[in-house]
This record gives sequence, C-alpha cells and structure tokens, in this order.
Amino acid sequence: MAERHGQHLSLRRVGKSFTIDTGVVQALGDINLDVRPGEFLSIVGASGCGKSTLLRLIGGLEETSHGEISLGGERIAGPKVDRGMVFQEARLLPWLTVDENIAFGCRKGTGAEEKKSVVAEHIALVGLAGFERAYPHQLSGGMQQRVSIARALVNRPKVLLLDEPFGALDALTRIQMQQEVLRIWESEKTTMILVTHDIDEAIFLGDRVVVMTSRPGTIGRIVPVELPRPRDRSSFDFVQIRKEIYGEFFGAVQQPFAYAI
Ligand SMILES: Nc1ncnc2c1ncn2[C@@H]1O[C@H](COP(=O)(O)OP(=O)(O)OP(=O)(O)O)[C@@H](O)[C@H]1O
Repeated sequence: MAERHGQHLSLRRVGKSFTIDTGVVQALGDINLDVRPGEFLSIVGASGCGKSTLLRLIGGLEETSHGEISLGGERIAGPKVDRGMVFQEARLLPWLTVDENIAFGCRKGTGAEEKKSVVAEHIALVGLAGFERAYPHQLSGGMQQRVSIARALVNRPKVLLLDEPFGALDALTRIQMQQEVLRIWESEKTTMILVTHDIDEAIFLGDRVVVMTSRPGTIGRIVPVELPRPRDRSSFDFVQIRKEIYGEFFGAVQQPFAYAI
C-alpha cells in the first residue's frame, strides 16, 4: 500500500473574516498550529467558534484572509487530492452504487484497472465488502459514512479532515464508527484532523485536543492525551482529561452530567 503519511501541516498566523450585509464577521483570529505527520488531532469548541472554517481553510475550500497554511512545505491554495474531507452528511450521489460513489472520488486520469483495485481496497478498508452494488438509500447512516470515508481516502491523501462526521448518527453507531476510524488511522497512518462537539470522542481518538475560544476563534489550549489506545472512557486518566477540557468551557467547579458541547 502506498504511503499516505509523511507531511507536516503548518498554520502560521491564520485568520479569516467574512463580509456579510451587516458588516464583517471575524471568524478566526491568529491561529498558529503544527500538526505532525500521522498525528490524530481533535478540535473542540463552542458552536460558531470557527472549527468548520478552520477545516475548510486546510481543505482549501476557503481562502485565508491573512496568514499561511502549508502541507509538506507547499502553500495550500485550493483543494487538492493530498487532503480528503468527510462531512456530517455523507454527501453521496444517490444514483450511484457504493463502488461507483467511491470511484467518483478518484483523481482524474486514474486508469480503469487501478480504479477497480483501489475501490475494492477501500471498500474492504471501511468494512463494506458485499455492499459494492448497493445504493445509498439501501444503507444505514453509519454505512453511508463509511462510504464517504472510503471516498475521501481513495486518493491516499496525506491529511483526512473530518468535520463532525458522526454528528448525525445514533450514540451506539457513533461509538462503533469511532472504533472504525481508530482502526483505519492505525492501519493507514494518515494524518487526521477531527472537529467534534463530543469531548469524549475528541479524547478517545486524539493525540492532542485543541480547545478553541470564540469570536474570533483562536486556540485556547492544546491538551495532550498521552493514554494508550484503545482508550477506556471510564478510566481515571480519561475522566481527568475530560474534566480538564470541560473546565475550559464551564469552569472547573461544575461537574456536568453530559459532556457534549
Ligand atoms: N460563508 C460564510 N459567510 C459568512 N459568515 C460565515 C461563513 N462561514 C462561516 N461564517 C461565520 O463564521 C463563524 C464561524 O463559523 P463556523 O461554521 O466555522 O463555526 P463552527 O465552530 O464550525 O460552528 P458549529 O460548531 O456550530 O458548526 C460564524 O460566526 C459563522 O456565521
């Protein structure tokens, strides 16, 4: 299997503002961040703090207002196959089958034979063997997200950007998908950046958890998660990290019953 990892992602003084009818919205302030090759980085923050904007800038779907983002030393100036993206909705083409949806993600110029083998490889990777000819409406929400992960990985990107990918799934499927993504990350060593509202998910998966502050969005804190995987959500160390992150939002004194933000 070809290497997917090996490129350093760097954000230097990155900011983004949007001009709307009523004025200028400064979505992101000065973001400085380094993501090492093969790292799993989680990002949490209050609604509207700019998490999706940050991912879209890295994906090249938006342009920075100031600052620079580079991958492997090359400045990011638009979308490219070295960065794959997964969104909250699977965004599959309903008239195409699973294998056709994944093949649709292949870079232009991929030969028919290569396409066939790379699609089969990724169907197996996301655990969908046997569903190649199924249409999206014949799949569960979790299976649809597996297809969208396969489609995003099919060009062997250096970085996979996951924007609240399990937000629309039920709690049990969500946990299953977290385990799946962990397995894929461990086997493929792709750098992954996950935006989530679920603090447990961020800790379960991330090497580090970036906690963003709002208006404009900046990095408030970066919490390292130095726990062996697979992580036990009820272990003392896990709970301590959860409290620490939760404290960033609501103050350390409150002890919440739910940990989503
Ligand atoms: N295309 C756009 N035009 C104008 N304003 C935008 C645009 N995209 C984002 N914004 C604004 O930028 C800010 C950050 O939005 P963003 O979607 O990145 O936040 P978020 O942290 O991902 O939110 P949520 O967790 O609710 O999805 C918000 O104030 C939003 O209104």
